[in-house]
Amino acid sequence: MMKKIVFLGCGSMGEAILAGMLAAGVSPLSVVVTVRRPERANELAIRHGVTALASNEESGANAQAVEGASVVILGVKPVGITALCQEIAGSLESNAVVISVAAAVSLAQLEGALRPGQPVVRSMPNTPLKVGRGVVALSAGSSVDEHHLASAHEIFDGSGVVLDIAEDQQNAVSAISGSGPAYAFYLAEAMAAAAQDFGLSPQIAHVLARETVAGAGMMLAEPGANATELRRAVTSPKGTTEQAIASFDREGLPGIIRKGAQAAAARAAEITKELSALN
Ligand SMILES: NC(=O)C1=CN([C@@H]2O[C@H](COP(=O)(O)OP(=O)(O)OC[C@H]3O[C@@H](n4cnc5c(N)ncnc54)[C@H](OP(=O)(O)O)[C@@H]3O)[C@@H](O)[C@H]2O)C=CC1
Ligand SMILES: O=C(O)[C@@H]1CCC=N1
Repeated sequence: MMKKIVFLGCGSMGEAILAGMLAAGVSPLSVVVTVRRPERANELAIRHGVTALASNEESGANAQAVEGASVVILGVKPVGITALCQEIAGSLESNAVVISVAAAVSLAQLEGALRPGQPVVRSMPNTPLKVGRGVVALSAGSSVDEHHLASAHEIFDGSGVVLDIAEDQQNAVSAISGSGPAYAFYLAEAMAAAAQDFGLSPQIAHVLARETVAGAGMMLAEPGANATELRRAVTSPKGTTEQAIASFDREGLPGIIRKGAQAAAARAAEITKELSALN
């Protein structure tokens, strides 16, 4: 029998996981998705062939959706997680694995809002799971056995690299790979702006930046690739790239990136505290 997989909340992150999982061969017939807006539910049903329901507090659709599920993925914003857990707690199979993708929501907060003994996994995925090049870090809760953890791995295995990490490393992972796709897109935006400064048209600037960042990403994705070696291969001695890299170093770009990642991790710690104060 097919395992029932449920997504509660399916926006940017949930849909990336869903698309990656379906592309890796999971049947859409085994998947039920809930979201808030009926038009979003229709969109997901049409695009992916899954059962998609609109759920609000009164509808009970989240609780109904998790009945008989083996794996339940919580894909809502951090602030909505506790209420969602409370909404579904009584309807979950005792053996169902609940996977949260929410940044900054701790295993203790998740376990505290579900029934005692419910297997819970805290995860930090990223949106490139959508194209089979994601990375996700998992931290198992206190009631997770090897079978539960294997079920969590199975969700992501076909669409990226799956790592098991200690929970106290989750905020760091979030600041690097969780938010990281945005850093790469930001680089592409900045390159396009630089191209326009040279007088290139917005269209040409966009193509140059997009294809360069995407192509560089594909090279980096090749087996055995190393960022430093790939950079050096572009940087001819006494050539042009060398001047750009020297300027980046002088301006402190590595430090700027480090500070940005630290700000992201600090925000995660702050959200954890805000959520504790709320509950
Ligand atoms: N975006 C990213 O790159 C990453 C996000 N995350 C985490 O993923 C989570 C979701 O973020 P993201 O996808 O960006 O956010 P989105 O706002 O894009 O998605 C949230 C989804 O939750 C739905 N929703 C809200 N409340 C409920 C509810 N009570 N029942 C069912 N569905 C509900 C929304 O429905 P509707 O569409 O109808 O509004 C929407 O589909 C966050 O906790 C975030 O920390 C983690 C790693 C990376
Ligand atoms: O910005 C956020 O809070 C989420 C978590 C990591 C990526 N997006």
